[in-house]
Order: sequence, then structure tokens, then C-alpha cells
Amino acid sequence: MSELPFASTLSTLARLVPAKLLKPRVGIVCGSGLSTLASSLRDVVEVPYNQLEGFGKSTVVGHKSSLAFGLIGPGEGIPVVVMLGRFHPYEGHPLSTVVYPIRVLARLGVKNLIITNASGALNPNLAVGTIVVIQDHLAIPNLTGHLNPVFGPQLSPDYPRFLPLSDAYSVKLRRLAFLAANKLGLAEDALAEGVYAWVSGPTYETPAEGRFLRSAGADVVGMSTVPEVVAAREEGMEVMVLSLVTNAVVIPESYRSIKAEIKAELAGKPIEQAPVQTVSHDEVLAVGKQKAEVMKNLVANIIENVSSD
Ligand SMILES: O=P(O)(O)O[C@@H]1C[C@H](O)[C@@H](CO)O1
Ligand code: HPA
Repeated sequence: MSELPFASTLSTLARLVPAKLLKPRVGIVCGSGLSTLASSLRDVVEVPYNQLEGFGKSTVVGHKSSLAFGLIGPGEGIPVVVMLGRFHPYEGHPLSTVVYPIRVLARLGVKNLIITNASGALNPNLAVGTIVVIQDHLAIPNLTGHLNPVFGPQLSPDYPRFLPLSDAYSVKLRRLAFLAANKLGLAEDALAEGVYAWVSGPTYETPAEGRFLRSAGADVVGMSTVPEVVAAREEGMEVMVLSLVTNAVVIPESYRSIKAEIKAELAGKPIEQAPVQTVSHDEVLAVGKQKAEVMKNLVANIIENVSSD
């Protein structure tokens, strides 16, 4: 019943990618500014998304638009596939396109998926630069029934109609992340754990939205990942998400009161106001660049251990 062009995509890949790379053991999705994750690969073959039927074009700065196949680790190396650029619903892509590459990875045989992203911290204990190993997610659209990649007719009768998500984030892979951090000698607070809230974007959160998400139990917020996780779970993959905190979401304890300011001004006692802090995508990309090396080493170490399990 599927109308998705898997046959065409897979035959193009079979034509362009050498057989030794075509059965990747691990898949990686690169978040904003994190495309350098592919730089630890060797014998790389990159296939631009525009050659792959069913793939969209990533239009966001900091995202490339190609699929990289290569080897990682010592000896013969472990074949992996890296999505250099993802699709976000706010770019205008339907959810079926957003998750199509994940479904292709599943059909190539990927069983373990490492998803990365950039996020804003809601939890005040998470400093910029922290990598958060996601343990759960909060998708507000779920509550209204929209924006879920498994909404609509089922892709296959073999997939569950009601996909459980209580175990969406692989304990096996999360353990490997903390073991890798230990092995690499990362500082105790370099890697944390937390809950990711998915918002559609592309506007960053208002202070009230930030407060709402924090009070609902989220530690970080971002505009991607959750559809990919849901589709990957439907496809039966083990999933891990590494979320790089690139900025703090501003959640002031109280609002600036213009009423009080005017009153004070009229009484000749003006109140000094600090400028409001805003986030920009440039800032997000800059932190991605700063942390690229740590992320790359962490992911490489996790992969070496996944593949030996
Ligand atoms: O693709 P990710 O989730 O890493 O990118 C984040 C969310 C938005 O696309 C963008 C905002 O700066 O970065
Ligand atoms: N909000 C949503 N998405 C993000 C943020 C943020 O503050 N930072 C990076 N991606």
C-alpha cells in the first residue's frame, strides 16, 4: 500500500555506493552545525539528496543535503551512513518527507540510529555546550493529533497501529554514550540526561512558552528529532539522541512592567532595565562548531562499541 519510492531510492543507492558500504550498521543524523560528524569517516561516498527520489532539500543554514556512506573505526572499519542535513516541518516539508530518509536507512539494514540536534536549555542547570542524552520527549502536537509521522494510513500492516513510546530511547545506546564519555575523559558535566520538547518552530520560544514547557517537565527544546524517533521506532530501530545545548531559553521570573516603569518615571525615579536576551541561528551554529570535535569523538566511540555488541 506504500506510495513511497523506496524501490527507486534503493536502486539509485545500489548504483552509486560500493557494496562494502551499502549495508551500514549504524545511522547518524546530523543536527544544525554538526555535519562535521562525518569527518571521521573514510572511503566516503556522498550522494546528494537531489539524486534520491523521495528526498527533499534541506534549506537550513548549517545543514547540507547529502547522504554520506563510509567506514569508521580501526581495522576493516564499520560501515555507517550519515544524513548530512535533515528536513524540518517548518521548511514546508510534509512529515512523510521529514522521516523518509529514516525509513530508507531502515531498509538499508540500519538497526542502531544516533540522532543529533541543537537545542535550547529550559533547565537552568544545563549550561551552553552540554550534550544531553535524551531519555524521553514531549510532543505537544500529540495532544491535538497533528504532526505525528505515523498519523494516517499505515505504511505496512506489520507496523503497530498504536506504537508504544514508553521505551523510545534505547537504554543500550544511552549506556554506551556515558561509557564513551568516561573513556574519552570528558568532564562529569559534559554529558547530561534530560527530556526533549519538540516544537514546530521556526520561531524561537516566547518566555511564556519556555515556562510552559519547563513546567511540563522538559529540559531542552528543539524543532526536529521527534518525528525521526517515532518513525525509527516504527521501523524497529534502537534510537539514541544527543542534543547539544546551544543557548538558554530565557524564562524570566517576572515580566518587565511598563505600568510600573511609567509610574516610576513620572515620579522622577526611572527604573534601569537590562536588555532582553534573544537567540539567533548564528549563535546555534557557533556552538555547534565549538563542540564539533567532542561530538565527533563521542559518536565515533559509541559506534565502535555498538557494532561489537
Ligand atoms: O536540526 P536541528 O534540530 O539541530 O536544528 C535546530 C532547530 C532549528 O532547525 C534550528 C534553530 O536554530 O536549529
Ligand atoms: N528553541 C528551539 N529550537 C532550538 C533552540 C531553541 O532555543 N536552540 C536550538 N534549536
